[in-house]
Amino acid sequence: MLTLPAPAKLNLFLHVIGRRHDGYHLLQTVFRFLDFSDELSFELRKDSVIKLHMSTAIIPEEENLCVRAAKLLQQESGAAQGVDIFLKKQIPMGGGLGGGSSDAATTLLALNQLWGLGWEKNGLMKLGVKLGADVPVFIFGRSAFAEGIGEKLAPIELPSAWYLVLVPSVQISTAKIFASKELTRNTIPIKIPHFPIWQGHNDLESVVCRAYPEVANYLEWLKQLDNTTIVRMSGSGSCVFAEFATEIAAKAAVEQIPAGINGFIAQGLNRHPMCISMD
Ligand SMILES: C[C@@](CO)(OP(=O)(O)O)[C@H](O)COP(=O)(O)OP(=O)(O)OC[C@H]1O[C@@H](n2ccc(N)nc2=O)[C@H](O)[C@@H]1O
Ligand SMILES: Nc1ncnc2c1ncn2[C@@H]1O[C@H](COP(=O)(O)OP(=O)(O)O)[C@@H](O)[C@H]1O
Repeated sequence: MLTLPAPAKLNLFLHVIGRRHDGYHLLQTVFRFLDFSDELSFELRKDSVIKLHMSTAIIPEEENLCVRAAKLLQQESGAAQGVDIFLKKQIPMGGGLGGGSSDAATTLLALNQLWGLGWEKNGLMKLGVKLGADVPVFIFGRSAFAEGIGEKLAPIELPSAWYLVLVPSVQISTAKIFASKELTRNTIPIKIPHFPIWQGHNDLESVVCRAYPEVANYLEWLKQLDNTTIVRMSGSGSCVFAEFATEIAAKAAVEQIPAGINGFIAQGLNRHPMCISMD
């Protein structure tokens, strides 16, 4: 049995700078991993079946991104073996924290090893983007500045930071937010090496806040905290976060969360937790 983490990510900013002919949006974003993860275990099977095991079935098995990733890799590589996948979810779904994409990436990395395929990272990333625009960065394995639809990646080293993440009670469809008529799609492109992250913004934030007042209220609450360096929504929401330079400041903030609001603190990582075995 091989047990591996699938970490959450934050988009420290997310600028929409244009749109492709197929409707996908051109982005500029910074991805950062968190030490807050789902857990996946993999056990080889004697037959070619791919089977998912979860304590509570959140979505139909064949739609789960782990199963879709395993089937796609099996099909593209011609692997004859199957696998039992055991998934423990911790990352909120539809929260803009990339949990489904991270589960898919961990599945591709694990099966490349277990099935003895020997694919290079680049090949896995190209396969990954067919499952979702967010999948490649989890295979890339480093904090990154991303362009294109999120798949053109350049590594960056970010200063150490802790994050208070608030989890509104709504799940948000990424496709619906990108389809909004109100979305600003013409933010002026920036040159990342010289761009201070705190000056960035998330173009999806105002669209989400209008449709989901709970997200707007959570952001307002974070903005009144002391010692924050950034307060923003991640991806297409619903989660919002505040960045702190020290763990002490993040812990002081988490203690102030009003009853009934769900949140957690996590440390920002510059490397995917599987990175040591991936490089
Ligand atoms: C917004 C972001 C920011 O990191 O994260 P999430 O909020 O989903 O975590 C990503 O771009 C989401 O990536 P991912 O969740 O993998 O999206 P996909 O499954 O590829 O796309 C879902 C839908 O969103 C739209 N989409 C996605 C990415 C993109 N660059 N432009 C788009 O227009 C498309 O309509 C697509 O059909
Ligand atoms: N393993 C998975 N974990 C979470 N969501 C999944 C998974 N497989 C498929 N999905 C689908 O993908 C959608 C987006 O998932 P998720 O990655 O959690 O959110 P986001 O794209 O907002 O970061 C979910 O609403 C769900 O329908």
